[in-house]
Amino acid sequence: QKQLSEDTDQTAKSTNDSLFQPKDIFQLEFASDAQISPDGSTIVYRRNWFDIMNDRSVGDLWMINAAGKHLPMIESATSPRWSPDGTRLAYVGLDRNGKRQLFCHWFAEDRSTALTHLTESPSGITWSPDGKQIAFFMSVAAKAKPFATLPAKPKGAKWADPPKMITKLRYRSDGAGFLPDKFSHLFVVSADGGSPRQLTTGDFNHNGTVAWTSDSKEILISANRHEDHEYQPNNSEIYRVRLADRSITAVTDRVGPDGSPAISDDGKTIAFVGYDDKFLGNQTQTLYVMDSDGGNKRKLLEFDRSVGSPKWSNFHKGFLFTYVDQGNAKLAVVSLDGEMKKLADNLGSNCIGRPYAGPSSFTVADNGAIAFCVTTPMMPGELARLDEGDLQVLTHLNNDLLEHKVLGEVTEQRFPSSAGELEIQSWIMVPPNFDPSKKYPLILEIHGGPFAAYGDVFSAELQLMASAGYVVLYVNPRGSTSYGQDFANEIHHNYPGQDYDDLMSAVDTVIANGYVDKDRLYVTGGSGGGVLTAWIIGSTNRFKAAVVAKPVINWYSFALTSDAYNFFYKYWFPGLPWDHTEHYMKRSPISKVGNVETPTMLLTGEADYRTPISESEQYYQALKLRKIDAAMVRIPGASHGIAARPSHLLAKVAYILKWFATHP
Ligand SMILES: CSCC[C@H](NC=O)C(=O)N[C@@H](CC(C)C)C(=O)N[C@@H](Cc1ccccc1)C(=O)O
Repeated sequence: QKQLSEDTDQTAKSTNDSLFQPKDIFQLEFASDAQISPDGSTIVYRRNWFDIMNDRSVGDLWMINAAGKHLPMIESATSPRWSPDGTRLAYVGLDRNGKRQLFCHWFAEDRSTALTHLTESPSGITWSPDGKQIAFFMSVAAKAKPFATLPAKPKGAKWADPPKMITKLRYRSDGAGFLPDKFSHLFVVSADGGSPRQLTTGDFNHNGTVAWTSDSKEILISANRHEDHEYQPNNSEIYRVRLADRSITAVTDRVGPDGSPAISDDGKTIAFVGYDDKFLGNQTQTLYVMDSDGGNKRKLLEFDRSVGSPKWSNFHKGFLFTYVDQGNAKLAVVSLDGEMKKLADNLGSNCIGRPYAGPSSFTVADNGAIAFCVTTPMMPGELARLDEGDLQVLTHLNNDLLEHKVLGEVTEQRFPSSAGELEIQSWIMVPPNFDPSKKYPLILEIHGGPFAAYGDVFSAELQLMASAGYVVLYVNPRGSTSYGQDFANEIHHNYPGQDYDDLMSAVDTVIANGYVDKDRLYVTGGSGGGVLTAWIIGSTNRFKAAVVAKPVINWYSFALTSDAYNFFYKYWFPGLPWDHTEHYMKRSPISKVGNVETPTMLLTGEADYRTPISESEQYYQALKLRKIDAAMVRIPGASHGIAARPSHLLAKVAYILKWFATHP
């Protein structure tokens, strides 16, 4: 036990340089936003790294040129986008005042300049097919509506900040904080620079994919412009915006989300993703097509996985798209007669954090070559290129670090759950230099969502736990995505429920492998995983200690304090909390706090508006009233993305490991 306590003290200086250690987080890099030139010769991508002085993820644009040379391009830039003729690259960079602007680089002349002088950052930048204009989204302040008139303060007086009055439904958002009175609108600007022209108006947000028609005269976007849009958070439509007169026409009208428009090269077919809303916890996002006039809407694919980012390719004679299947993100193509072919596995650009599965973006050249990012449990996101079935990983951004480290190896294990007939997928990460004849302590690490999936991706957090000598078990219990809609909705109006049994079966399965010390079991999880961790310690005493990160403890209070309170009561519960009090309380970990004996640490960002810290405070105070060994760790300034800053990630893992080490 003493040995374990020393090994797991991540604040102590390790003498073993071959192990992945907290300070190594700052040395990690990952690739994202792979953009292949129209002729397929060159790929520009974002090379992300961690700035130890400012404690942030930052990134620069790099390229692999036609000769295969890896070259730096532009510092501190994002969103590179090739012009249709491949002569220019638009991107978002910093102007002389440090403000984000739309820039353009002319390759032949080797010149770059800002095309705009905006007051807010542009996003969603997309070239018109004729290369003459660039569309983008930008926030615009709504008309100010002063409520009470106050006397002017004397010049130079230091008065308190005035009161803030809130009347809108969605008034704060996790990560963004209290929302200013602004709405995101669509603009176009000449590719030679000049004054941007605002195309959309009204108190609605417009964002997502921009799809130009081939004549460069119209743009398709998605938005929720319904009268009471805030009360229908999932009801977006696709709109056609005509540049000539700025007219906006809806081309979809069903109840449910419609988005990600993409147009075939001949302009005859529009693809989009969405579903008819059945108000379930999770619904498969399906690929649809319609004729260019919005008629003849039909499903292109009968496929029980959520489809993302459709893009037409003449070479591939169909729409390319991404999806996640059983924890692995894939790229595929579907022809206009609905024939689907998988093209690639392991998409992702994960790096630090937990092993959530999700595709990276991708782009396709005229000659069919495709650029994207790939990841595995042993490799953070790297740039890759696919040419007619031949996959090449083009960057090795982490070899300089990881070739000198022994990482925790990962194997997959599937097992039957003790509840019902379901087979469950899990991953087991063993400590570096693992010896199966020994017995190791176990950490069960539980994902959130709950409609999300862990998968075959790199996770710095779990590697740090393995380096500290733990076997780490991570599972996709029922409710997880990437196994189909029915599997996800096993927990519809029933969360937590039998997902608890799946997790306990996972622990029993790994114990049966023979190398886990069943008297040294630990459990942790964040958000939805924090809910399940609190549920577990209210149901069993088999864990030596628990860390409940950013949980929901009481669904009643959560439903009325979370930023997305217009969503949860409708999709996760049978109705409003005061009409269904019994249901809300029955599924709340607070209802089981009277059973808890497990030493428990809470760990939450003080600026978390998704699962507000008041949830953690309720649980901490209840545990204290019961005289249970408990601690509350509050992370100043952190939102729900509790490990977004590298030092927060280090602190999170260090506190978890120290709590476990002090409860042998
Ligand atoms: C705006 S509604 C979607 C909420 C989202 N759930 C998706 O299924 C979410 O924020 N979930 C939280 C827990 C919930 C508030 C009880 C969560 O578990 N967050 C995860 C990250 C995550 C976020 C969104 C989608 C998938 C995973 C976490 O912080 O680990």
